[in-house]
Amino acid sequence: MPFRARTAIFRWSLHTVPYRIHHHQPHSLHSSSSFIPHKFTSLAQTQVYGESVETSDDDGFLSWLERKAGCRISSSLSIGKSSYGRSLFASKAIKTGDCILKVPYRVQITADNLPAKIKSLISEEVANVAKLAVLLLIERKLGQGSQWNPYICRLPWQEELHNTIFWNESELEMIHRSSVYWETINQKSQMERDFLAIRPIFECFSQSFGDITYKDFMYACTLVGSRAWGSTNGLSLIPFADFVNHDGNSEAIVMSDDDKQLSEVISDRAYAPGEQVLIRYGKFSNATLMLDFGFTVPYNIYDQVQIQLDIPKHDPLHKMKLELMQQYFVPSRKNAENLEHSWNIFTIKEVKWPKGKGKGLPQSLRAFARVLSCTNRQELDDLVVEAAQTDGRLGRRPLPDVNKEIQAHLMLSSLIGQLIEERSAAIMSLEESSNSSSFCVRVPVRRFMAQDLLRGELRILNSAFTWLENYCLSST
Ligand SMILES: C[S@@+](CC[C@H](N)C(=O)[O-])C[C@H]1O[C@@H](n2cnc3c(N)ncnc32)[C@H](O)[C@@H]1O
Repeated sequence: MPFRARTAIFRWSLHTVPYRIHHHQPHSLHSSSSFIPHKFTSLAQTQVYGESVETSDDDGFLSWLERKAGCRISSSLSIGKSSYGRSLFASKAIKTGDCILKVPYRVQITADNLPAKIKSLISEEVANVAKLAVLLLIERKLGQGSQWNPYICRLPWQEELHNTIFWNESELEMIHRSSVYWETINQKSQMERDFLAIRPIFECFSQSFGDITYKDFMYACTLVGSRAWGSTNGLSLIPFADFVNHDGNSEAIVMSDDDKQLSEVISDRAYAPGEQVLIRYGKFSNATLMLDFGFTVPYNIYDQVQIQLDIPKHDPLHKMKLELMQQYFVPSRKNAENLEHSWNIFTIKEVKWPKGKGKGLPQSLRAFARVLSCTNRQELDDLVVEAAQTDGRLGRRPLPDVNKEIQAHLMLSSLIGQLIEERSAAIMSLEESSNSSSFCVRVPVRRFMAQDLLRGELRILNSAFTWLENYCLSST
């Protein structure tokens, strides 16, 4: 499941672990540390262990898929609805270590299922997500005539999706302080490019498939991004497995076994009958969850913040610093994909031990601040000499002049302080607007997501600020 970028990384890429048993990661285009209680809808509910599970014609889905696969897929799960949409529930007691579902590759949907005449027309440059989206659109158009119809007709409608790509301008304004804002813009541009590459094919087959619009394509890409997994089998939609919802604290993940040609989930805990079964899609921050999956969690241990540092234009050493930064601050490969200036963008995570134990702020960010704080050529030359004499990296050691070292870190805390103020103001304005009523269900949902995102970012910035304060104090 996937799309993504900081101020821009477009993640149509897969996150696959190359073992014999592959951990699937939802092809990324939320969970709290405390378990979130799930609400259930009211249709045909049965009381089981104090929780209510909706039973519906979804029961017929599993038997349809098992007939198609020619084998048992799950004897311990049933489909129902929770506040997270369609969900899987324990239909009997599940023990830790039980295999709760096995979906053979032959009933998974990959771009290989595209009709040959269409596949041959799609350029290699088109992302796999987009190829799979084309397949979904074709199957949807076929309606009852599609061999995948029981699956396709159970996928959520566009109106149910809250991925930021569907947010209007005023909704996006709520998160314009966060890198998700730019990631959303980038994701849209990438999708537009893919649509332009694919449109001529839709036009060729318009008699069979009718008119397919950019909006249809966006919707299909988002479905794929939020529910396909990457493995050696390619990017695959895994019917039934993709009805399971996410808990960032769960240790259960979708894995694939190439020898047995199937994907499976092993339970990481015991479940009583009727309990919703959850897995972890990945170690995703709220930024990723809202961009690629259309939801957030109130407290996300994987949250992070992107910080951009610039060399002031008026700095007399601007040119020399720029050259050094470009030479020494090589962006990670992941960032390099899309960020034009990614050498000056840093990711910070929550600093767990603000008083100094464990990891503090990223070394690369602190090194960058040390370079920025240099006020003459000699200081910069000294850093270059030191890099050559040590591990080749610039500014990794504290500056010999303690005052300069403190100054570099004060500069960082001033920047972070500013980001804290911006986030705090944005959160306050969201809290104020949450008192105004809305006729539309969508708006409060998205406002909650924006609040989760910004509160998580604020928590991280505060931890970084405290760490910097302690560092400066202990250096004096
Ligand atoms: C792989 S699908 C899971 C099945 C989905 N609920 C459905 O109705 O088909 C992923 C989607 O489920 C929803 N979802 C999963 N985990 C969630 C959670 N912890 N909180 C809110 N929504 C969640 C999001 O809409 C997400 O994009």
